[in-house]
Amino acid sequence: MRRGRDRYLEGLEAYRVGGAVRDSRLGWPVKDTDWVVVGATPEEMQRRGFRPVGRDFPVFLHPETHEEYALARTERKSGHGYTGFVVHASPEVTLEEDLARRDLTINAMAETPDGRLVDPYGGLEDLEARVLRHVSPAFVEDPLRVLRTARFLARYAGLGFTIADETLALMRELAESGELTHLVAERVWTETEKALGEPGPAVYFRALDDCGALAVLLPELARDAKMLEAALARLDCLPEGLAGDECWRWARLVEHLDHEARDAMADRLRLPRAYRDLARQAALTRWLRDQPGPGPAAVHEWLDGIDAWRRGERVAPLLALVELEVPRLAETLGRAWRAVAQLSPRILVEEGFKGGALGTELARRRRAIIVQVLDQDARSDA
Ligand SMILES: Nc1ccn([C@@H]2O[C@H](COP(=O)(O)OP(=O)(O)OP(=O)(O)O)[C@@H](O)[C@H]2O)c(=O)n1
Repeated sequence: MRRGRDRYLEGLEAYRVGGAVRDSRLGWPVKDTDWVVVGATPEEMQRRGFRPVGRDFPVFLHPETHEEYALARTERKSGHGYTGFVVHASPEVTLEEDLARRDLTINAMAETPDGRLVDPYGGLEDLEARVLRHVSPAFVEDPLRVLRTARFLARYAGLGFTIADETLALMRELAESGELTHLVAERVWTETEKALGEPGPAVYFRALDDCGALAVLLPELARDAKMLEAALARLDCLPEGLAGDECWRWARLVEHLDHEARDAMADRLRLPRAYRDLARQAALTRWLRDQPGPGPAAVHEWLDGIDAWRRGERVAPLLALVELEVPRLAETLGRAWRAVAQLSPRILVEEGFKGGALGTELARRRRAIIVQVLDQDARSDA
C-alpha cells in the first residue's frame, strides 16, 4: 500500500521489511507491515511521537498507523535458547547489517516508502525461483529457524517452494547438535500451531522429519516412518466444515498414538486443553471404528468416553470423521445416538431413582437402547 506523505516519517530513514515485502511480491495476503529505522535513537523516536513497546530491543509503534518500527540492530548469540542474544541497536547499524541477521533471504528484503527494493542477499531471485535459503551461517544461532523454515514451506508449498540443500544441511546440523532441545515448549508449540493453520500442514512435519528435527521435538510421531506417512495423509482428510481447523488437524495427526505417547507429547508441548481433549476423542473414535462389530459395550464406552451425555455437540463432528472411512458404521452410530439421547435422566428421577441407583439404571437403559438399534441394523443388513 502506498501512503501519501507521513509527517511522522519526515526526515527518517525507514524501510518496510520482512513478511510484508515478501508477501506483497508473492501475491500473498499481507498481514501486517513491519519497519526498520536506520540512523535514529530511541529518544528521537519518542520525540516524534512513536510509542516504545520493545522489551528486548527498541521497537516503537507509529502514533497513527500503529505499525511497528524497530531501530536497525544486529544480534549475536551468547548462549543457548531464546535469551542468549546480545542485541546491538545504534544509529550506526546499517540496513544491510540489520537484514543480515535475518533467517531467510526472502525475509531479508527491504523497501523504501516509495516502493524501491533493497535486496542485498538475493531475496527476490530466491522468491522467483521458489527457494527458501538462509541469509548467512548465523542461521544456526536461532534453532527456532528450523521450525520457521518448515512452516514457510508449509505455507507456500502450493507455490512450488523447496528448501535449498545448504539450508537443509544447516537444519540437520541444528537437529544433530542438540540445540533444538533448548527451545522452550511455548515457542515450539506456537510455530507448530501456526503450521497447522497453513495450507500444507503435512509439509511442515515432513520437512522437520527430513532434517531430523521431528525425532528431537516429536519423537512419538517420528518413531515409525510408515505410521508417520499415514498420519500425515490423515491431516487433510477431514470432513467439510472441519477442514483447515488447527485443532482437528492435530487430532488427526496423533489419533493413532497410545495415550501415554499422546500425553507425553501434550505435556512436553504444554498443549492447550482443547487440543488434548479433541485428540483424545479422535483416538477413542478410531478405537471404536477398529472394534469388531462394534458391539453395544464399545458404542456405550465411546459415548461415555467422549462425554456425549453432557457434550452432545461432540457427536456429530466425530461421526462425520467416521463417515469418511466407514460410512455404514457412522449411520448406525448416528441412529444409536439419536435414540439414546431421547432418554432423559429426568424420566428416571420422576420414576423415583436417585443417587447411585439412578446412574446404574440410566446406564442399563442406555445399553438396552443401543442393543436394540444395533440389532435392528444387523437384521436389516442380513
Ligand atoms: N527467528 C526469526 C524470527 C524473525 N526473523 C525476521 O523477522 C521478520 C518478522 O518476523 P515474523 O513477524 O515472525 O515473520 P514474518 O516474516 O512477518 O512472517 P508471518 O507472515 O508468519 O508473520 C522475518 O521476516 C525475518 O526477517 C528472523 O530472521 N528470525
